Amino acid sequence: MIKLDGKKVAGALDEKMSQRVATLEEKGITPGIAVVLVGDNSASAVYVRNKQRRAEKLGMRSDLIKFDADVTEDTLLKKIEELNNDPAIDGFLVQLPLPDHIDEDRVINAIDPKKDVDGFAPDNVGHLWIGEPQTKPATAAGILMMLDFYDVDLDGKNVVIIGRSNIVGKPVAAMMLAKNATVTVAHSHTKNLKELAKTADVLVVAIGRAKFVNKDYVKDGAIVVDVGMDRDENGKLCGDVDFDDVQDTAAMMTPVPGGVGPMTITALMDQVIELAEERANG
Ligand SMILES: Nc1nc(=O)c2c([nH]1)NC[C@@H]1CN(c3ccc(C(=O)N[C@@H](CCC(=O)O)C(=O)O)cc3)C=[N+]21
Repeated sequence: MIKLDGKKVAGALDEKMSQRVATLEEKGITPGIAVVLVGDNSASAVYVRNKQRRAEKLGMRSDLIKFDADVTEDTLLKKIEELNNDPAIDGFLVQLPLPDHIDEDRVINAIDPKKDVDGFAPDNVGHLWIGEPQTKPATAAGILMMLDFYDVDLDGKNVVIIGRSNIVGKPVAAMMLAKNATVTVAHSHTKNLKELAKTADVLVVAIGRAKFVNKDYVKDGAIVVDVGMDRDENGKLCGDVDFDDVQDTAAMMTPVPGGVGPMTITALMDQVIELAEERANG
């Protein structure tokens, strides 16, 4: 089994990205990202910490804007308006999930689509599905970057994605479809999930349940991509896939941590640098 080593790939791609940042710096431009965090969610906290670290490594500006869980929707919307109009910020995102008293759709709709580095705004979702992407959701983009790095050709492959979220499942489906894969999106109402998953040449798992997928779900020689950020019975970070159980069945597989997570951040930073390059070129 070949381990799809997101940490290694991210490290390799960082070099080129640092160069792009240096080139922008010569033109007096620092790529700037802002992250809005409301309350405390453990997956978000890991993400925020690693993003700050990577931005620093690449020489980018990264602002963290923190609100308590009881912040009003109005306060949040005002901050978004500010970020929409801040010329030093090329892109920003609001960490999800948001507390229940805040209307997530309203918040996402308030973000200027041009600065929507998450690619969650309806405009960008539309662009993605018609095959003319603008900003792309970072996790999906990171997965595609990683598979590309390992020369995985998706053309004609049977892909099964378990999970239909707007953040992961749907954008992965759109992007793999654009690579000519045959894509099936499974979810909690799917019948005979094990049998279906076993038809997959590429199995993408994004359901948020610790070690849910074992070798009964995996075809011999399949490629398994684990998007989970869960905690096991000992509170240790783990994925949606039981790595130890699946490792002798899969041909290639991402670990957690060190798989999709670092690639998500690579894709996000790549997006921000690209927006800064657009700013530099007027
Ligand atoms: N608007 C929004 N967009 C998101 O993309 C988004 C979000 N909200 N909310 C939270 C989730 C979670 N997420 C992670 C990304 C990378 C790691 C990551 O760096 N993982 C490391 C963890 C390593 C360590 O333990 O520090 C790894 O997998 O190796 C974690 C979590 C993005 N999300």
